[in-house]
Amino acid sequence: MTQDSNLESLRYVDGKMTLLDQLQLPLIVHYDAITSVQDGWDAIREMKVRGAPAIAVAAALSLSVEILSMTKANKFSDTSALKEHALEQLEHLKSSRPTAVNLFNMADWFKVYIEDKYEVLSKDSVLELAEAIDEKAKKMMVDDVSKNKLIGDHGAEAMVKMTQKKDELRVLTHCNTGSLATAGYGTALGVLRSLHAQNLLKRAYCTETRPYLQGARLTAFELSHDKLPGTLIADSMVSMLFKNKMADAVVVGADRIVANGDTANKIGTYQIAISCAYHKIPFFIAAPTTTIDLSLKSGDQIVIEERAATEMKSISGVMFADPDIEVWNPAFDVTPATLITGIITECGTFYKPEGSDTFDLSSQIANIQLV
Ligand SMILES: CSC[C@@H](O)[C@@H](O)C(=O)COP(=O)(O)O
Repeated sequence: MTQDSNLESLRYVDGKMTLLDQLQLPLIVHYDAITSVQDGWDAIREMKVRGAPAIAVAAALSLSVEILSMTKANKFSDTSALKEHALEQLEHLKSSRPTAVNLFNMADWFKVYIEDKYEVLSKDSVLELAEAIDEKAKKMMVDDVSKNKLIGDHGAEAMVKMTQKKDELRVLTHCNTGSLATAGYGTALGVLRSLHAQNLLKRAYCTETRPYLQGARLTAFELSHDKLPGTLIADSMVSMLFKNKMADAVVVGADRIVANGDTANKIGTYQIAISCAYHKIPFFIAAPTTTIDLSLKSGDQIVIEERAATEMKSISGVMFADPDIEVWNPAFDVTPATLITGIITECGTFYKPEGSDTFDLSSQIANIQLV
């Protein structure tokens, strides 16, 4: 990759898929070939690809790759065999990581799509069903980028309005929500890109995001790569940044937003939101509507992934903590709606109804199709 090229978390051309191995960034830029659903599942579980929207798109494309190659090798006797295999594999993909709902929404929605297509095709239209799956997976990739651009613009507008600042903004973000966490452009980082494009971004602060360092390894890399004015800080410096009046607003991404607006995002988000409330700094969530889970009423119901101790005690394979010490390593936390100023989506920015501590997303997005 050259400094001029776009950062791409995944590539998909003519049924061939490659994934940028984010474990090796920023030192090594290497794309792995993904030739099956199991390759996709492994890459998601190992976090070679991560970020809620990127996980969903990678899973959909890995299904398409597998279905196309099995179809070409005459592995399906008829459309029913193809359909059964695809439905099973979608269920399998859901077991790769538990918290980001985009993966589950994609899989459930894809199942309905496949059933519908199957109903209208004749039994021997195996290639047609495979191609329909391929088209839809590609569309998900393209749609993700378009949604992110809309999120960016809505977010920039909301921030300018909320901060009432006439000049450029200094904005903090957490984890990585950029091109690397999506099919392109990014969500919260997309808001920063949009501010920058309008000459409204004075500085983007990114946290290191311990323990997995998505901020230091990935966001800092994206900011430098795309020449946005960026400053890296340790997670423990956030409150000091606010106290020193060095930030005007915060925008972060999300892995699951439930009906009342409670939001699961990268571990450490909750403490940033608490500090924002104390320092009276607007705290925004930016995510596509595919990150919304209306089936859950409150954040207490969200399953929080816990990851291996080694991910906390070592960096690039080098141990820096006592090997015998016990570790608690939740990958996400839940920020209660009460601490959230607004939820920025491709459909606009949602705020809490007047006098309410929580959002009412079920009615606020009643007319929006969530995929
Ligand atoms: C646009 S990405 C939004 C979230 O997925 C992001 O903030 C995050 O928490 C990523 O977690 P990760 O564990 O790296 O997959």
